[in-house]
Amino acid sequence: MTPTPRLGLERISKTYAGSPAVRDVSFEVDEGHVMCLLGPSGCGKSTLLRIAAGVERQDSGVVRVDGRVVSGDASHAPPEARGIGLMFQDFALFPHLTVAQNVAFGLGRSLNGARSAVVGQYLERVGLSGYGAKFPHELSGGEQQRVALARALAPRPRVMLMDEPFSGLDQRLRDSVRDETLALLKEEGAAVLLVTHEPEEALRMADRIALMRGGAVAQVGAPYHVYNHPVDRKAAAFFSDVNVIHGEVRARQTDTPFGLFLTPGMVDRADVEIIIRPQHLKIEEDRGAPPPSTMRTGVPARGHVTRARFMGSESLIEVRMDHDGSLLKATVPGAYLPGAGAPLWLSLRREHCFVFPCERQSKVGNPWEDDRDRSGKRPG
Ligand SMILES: Nc1ncnc2c1ncn2[C@@H]1O[C@H](COP(=O)(O)OP(=O)(O)OP(=O)(O)O)[C@@H](O)[C@H]1O
Repeated sequence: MTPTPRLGLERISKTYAGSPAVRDVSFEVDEGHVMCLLGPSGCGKSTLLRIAAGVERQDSGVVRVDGRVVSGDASHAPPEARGIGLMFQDFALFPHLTVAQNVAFGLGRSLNGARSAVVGQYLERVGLSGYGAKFPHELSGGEQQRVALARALAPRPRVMLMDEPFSGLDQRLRDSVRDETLALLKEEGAAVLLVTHEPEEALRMADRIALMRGGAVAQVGAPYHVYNHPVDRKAAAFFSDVNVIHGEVRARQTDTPFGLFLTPGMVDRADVEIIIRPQHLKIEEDRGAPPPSTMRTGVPARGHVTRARFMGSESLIEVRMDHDGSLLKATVPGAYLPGAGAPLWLSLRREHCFVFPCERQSKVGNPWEDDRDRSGKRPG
């Protein structure tokens, strides 16, 4: 029997003054799992989180915690009756309360013996034993955030809702606080819904990512899946720079300077885009003759370096292609800095290419031979 999801959102919609902020969103989060709501500013992430928390009410749809309806047409439980923990960006510890009193806040205001023991236990878990008598202003940003985490965890919430909780921290502190937080939440078995606009954070923390756009979920899946099987060009481009190579369908295939791509199901003269991330371009130096074509990398095409930059763990090389003057970006591990103007051969690692209908269809109305949803197809 499949366990009941800790958090369930079913067909949630919300409109502000006639503008939809969330459109028909459904998903579930299981015990010990982290779901990241990822998307650009204004796509509806925080609204959805506030609806899950109960500080906002949806126009339609149902919110469930442990299978129990906490908000629907007929009922709407307040945040404190939902068994949820909240951690927001401005985690706002109470400045006039000590660390221990802050952590105890969710357990009842006064610190009796039993509560003190729980507070001590959670301060220890976040590595702040002995900090109970200090006031928030005596702590670093990272320490304050860990107190906020202890405060959110102490009531042992079934569901933890977090809105950009780490964005106030500098990069190095953020990595450690976020990893520690995640480990703790998993140990506690809480279902976590985490809002972020940073793809790296979502890839690093999530068991599943819901990629949002315009109030709706564009794609949902495990980080590996969402990264490697994007539903469209925008979904691919949300995680990294992408190169776009244009082509036109002829007899179910598309010819490009990098070789033929199979485009079954697409009508003649449809414009297509072949998308590839910079790390999946293969670079070879020009030694007079083109390198051989292979099944994996197709036909190499020549270009000239316009710029090479050292980025630390990798180098970024921009190449102006001879065939059409387009600019392609490639990254390679380590330091590789060919001079401007150097000729190079580029080829595409086929298994990492995505072929989509061109977003601005011009010549043909519908690129598909039938009307099934074929988005996210991989090339043959
Ligand atoms: N209380 C509100 N009143 C009116 N409009 C709102 C309200 N809250 C959100 N909106 C609008 O709803 C849309 C979604 O906003 P929301 O804050 O959920 O986006 P977001 O993805 O969390 O963005 P960000 O990453 O910038 O926080 C936006 O167009 C926003 O302007």
